[in-house]
Amino acid sequence: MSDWILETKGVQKTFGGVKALQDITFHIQRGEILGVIGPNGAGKTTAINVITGVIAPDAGEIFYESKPVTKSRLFLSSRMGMARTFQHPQTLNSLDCLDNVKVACLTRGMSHKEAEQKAEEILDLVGLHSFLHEPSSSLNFAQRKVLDMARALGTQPKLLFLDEVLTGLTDEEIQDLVKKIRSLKNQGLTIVIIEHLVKVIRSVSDRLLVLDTGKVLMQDLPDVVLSNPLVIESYIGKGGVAQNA
Ligand SMILES: Nc1ncnc2c1ncn2[C@@H]1O[C@H](COP(=O)(O)OP(=O)(O)OP(=O)(O)O)[C@@H](O)[C@H]1O
Repeated sequence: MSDWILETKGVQKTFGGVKALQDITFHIQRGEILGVIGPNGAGKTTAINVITGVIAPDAGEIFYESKPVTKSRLFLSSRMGMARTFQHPQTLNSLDCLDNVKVACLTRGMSHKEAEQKAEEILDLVGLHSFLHEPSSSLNFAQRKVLDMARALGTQPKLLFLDEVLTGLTDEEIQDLVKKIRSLKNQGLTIVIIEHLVKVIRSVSDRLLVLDTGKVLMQDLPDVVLSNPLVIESYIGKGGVAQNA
């Protein structure tokens, strides 16, 4: 089996006059943590949306485990083993945290008892065990993003996309969740993490992919990427994130 779990070739997506993705070609290695960085509007979320079937690309090809999935939809990509979080968490606010994750586990054919056990384990792992029986609506925005991650894990993915799950957490919560993300990788999960916190993404990622104005600027080891003058100019130099570099 290929070392690449996912590959995109020349993917394009335009919204009206905005070229959100211009010619996106990159790969994700099986078992790695790939960090995705780039300025606001670079196309990071659109890339995940296109890969996971939330929206269709205008052109290009996507291969998951060497199979073409370009025209796949969200439920199919989930069935194949991809899971993702959303910048605006997709939690079920009328349910408690346990049931939020249990529902995701049930999509994998577990019995109610198994699903409940698994959901508890996952909530423990992400640090939300004390909210087990709290309605998800009682969580703050950052905690709901972590619950969204727990729901994604409930579907037992092989490839997990995390879209800014650390933003809004305290420093201590970030360190805890980063440890959990590393331990998920050590259990064999492949993880793609979009994050603006450069210090954190540098330390957690095996490789970095840099997007800028809908194009791949580069993909390489974190130290190589973050010392590249083009990356510094296009991303780190653009205000906002410099203090995290
Ligand atoms: N559904 C949409 N309709 C119209 N334009 C969109 C839509 N989704 C994204 N865009 C535009 O596409 C471009 C890329 O957006 P995207 O959200 O992918 O960037 P991003 O790198 O994830 O940014 P951020 O870091 O701010 O989340 C932006 O110009 C955005 O305004």
